Amino acid sequence: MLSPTRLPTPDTATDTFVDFRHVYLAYSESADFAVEDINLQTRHGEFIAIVGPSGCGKSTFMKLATGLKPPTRGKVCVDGAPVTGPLKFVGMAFQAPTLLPWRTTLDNVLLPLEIVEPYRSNFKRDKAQYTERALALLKTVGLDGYANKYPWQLSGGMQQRASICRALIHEPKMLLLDEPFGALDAFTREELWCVLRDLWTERRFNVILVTHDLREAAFLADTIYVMSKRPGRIVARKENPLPQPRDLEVTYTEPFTELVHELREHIGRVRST
Ligand SMILES: Nc1ncnc2c1ncn2[C@@H]1O[C@H](COP(=O)(O)OP(=O)(O)OP(=O)(O)O)[C@@H](O)[C@H]1O
Repeated sequence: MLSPTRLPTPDTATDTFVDFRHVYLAYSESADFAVEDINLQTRHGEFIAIVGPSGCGKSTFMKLATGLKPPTRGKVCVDGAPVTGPLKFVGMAFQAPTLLPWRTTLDNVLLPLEIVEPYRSNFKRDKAQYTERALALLKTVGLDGYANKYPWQLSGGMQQRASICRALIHEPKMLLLDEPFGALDAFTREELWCVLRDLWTERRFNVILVTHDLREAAFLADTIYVMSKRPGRIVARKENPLPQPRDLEVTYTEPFTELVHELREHIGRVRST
């Protein structure tokens, strides 16, 4: 059974990476809370997934975790410090890859380094080193040989691979993924699950994945949080019992199917209330 929401106790105080304490957010003074009393702690290097019905506040949670929105009440800390504005050590990828059509794949991947300090100031000086890093990342996600192609010369799945490289080029401590594979066909999606699994296994950045796909959450995440309808609350926290790293074969096993069923039942309950 899914355990009801509670404050999980991290192994040690310093092991906590993302720390939400009684967090509420209303988008305006007159609006109701979009999310309410969010309590959540992640460990360093943990991969979490957030699932819930449409409009429950998953993207709002992301905005709070990255400092794009301050909480109306409560406290958000990341990596031991209160979040007081947009965090620099974050990489993001969304459902639409949003690559710039006039830039090559390589130049799209390099873009954050041209914008974000401290890379920006040294971009010209260090461009060769950054290019090497970008090419190595592109190779890792299977885009070897596509660096000089334009986005319109790539398939949807290839564009999303490039978008993940762009999110990781500045070696962020935290990767936020908002429905990153939602627009892809089932085969490509599963391929990209494996790409993400390999990158995370190698680099162990912190991941927050927002998804409607319960199989995706069950395949990738260490811990899965279920949110209720608006106002969004965390109504369940499920530690994934399946050992990491996982192969696609695991998706055909009973423990995986049981986990997905548990999550589905819970989503069914929050949708019907
Ligand atoms: N900028 C905004 N101004 C006012 N209300 C907003 C804003 N952004 C989101 N909301 C409201 O906050 C609530 C939560 O929205 P949010 O986008 O976080 O949900 P979500 O779970 O990510 O939705 P979906 O699954 O459909 O993407 C919704 O009721 C939405 O209408």
